[in-house]
Amino acid sequence: MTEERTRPQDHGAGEGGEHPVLLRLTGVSRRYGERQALHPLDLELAAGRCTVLFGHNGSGKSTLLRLACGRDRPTTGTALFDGRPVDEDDPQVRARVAVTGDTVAFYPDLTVREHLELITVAHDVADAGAWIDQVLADRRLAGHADQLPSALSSGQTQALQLAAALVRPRDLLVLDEPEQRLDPGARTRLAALLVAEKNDGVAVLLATHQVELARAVADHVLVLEDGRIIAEGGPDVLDSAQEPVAPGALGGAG
Ligand SMILES: Nc1ncnc2c1ncn2[C@@H]1O[C@H](COP(=O)(O)OP(=O)(O)OP(=O)(O)O)[C@@H](O)[C@H]1O
Repeated sequence: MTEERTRPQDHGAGEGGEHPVLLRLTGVSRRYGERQALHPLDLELAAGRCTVLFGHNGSGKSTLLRLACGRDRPTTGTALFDGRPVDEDDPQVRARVAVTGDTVAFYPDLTVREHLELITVAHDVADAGAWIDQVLADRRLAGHADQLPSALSSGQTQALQLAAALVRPRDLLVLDEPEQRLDPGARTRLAALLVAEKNDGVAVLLATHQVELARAVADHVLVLEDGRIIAEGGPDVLDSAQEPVAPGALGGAG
């Protein structure tokens, strides 16, 4: 399944058929008090490539994502985006790194469309109206454009979180379990979308519990357990990774 789409703006990542490294984590770890949430690890992610983080609840996926997008600072090591320390307060990082996760809050008195308009204004997107219409249609939200977030179902709320990342420019897209609460059709469209992102030269960092989604988009897989990498490699790594993962954690994959 393919998805007709273009990006609102292209910063040029992945041009020339190359895959330059955009994200480079070196020896990053994160400790919360006595809890070592993430042991030191290295990760490189290039334009047009997707790395999938896989592992049990509490294995460290979200912790790693927060370090990768500059929402949190590593206890040790360095996290660089295009050679700059990843810091969400850095306007250049903020302009190029789009994040969708589990903690997106919406304004209760702004409609779905108004949320997306706000984001396009903040990111100076040209022709935003047409672009927003396309993203709303792709995410099956066109019929809900004038509704408040409180009127959305949980799956539609998840779709809006994704839409919020898609109406803005990005060279790195960081997603924390975006498949949650999506129906099978929406999950299939999500997989197609992430493949399209890679084809556009976007670097994709995805934490997921869904094997099918991981297989569809991953170039590289990291399996985490208790904050350590226990397996790493191509999508085939998922074959052995499925065994120890509790069936309920796979999000109905299969
Ligand atoms: N702010 C925090 N303070 C203390 N401990 C934390 C904090 N955030 C995460 N942790 C701990 O770090 C470990 C890793 O958590 P993390 O959220 O990264 O796991 P995860 O793999 O994303 O899990 P899930 O699949 O449930 O989303 C867990 O043991 C968690 O309790």
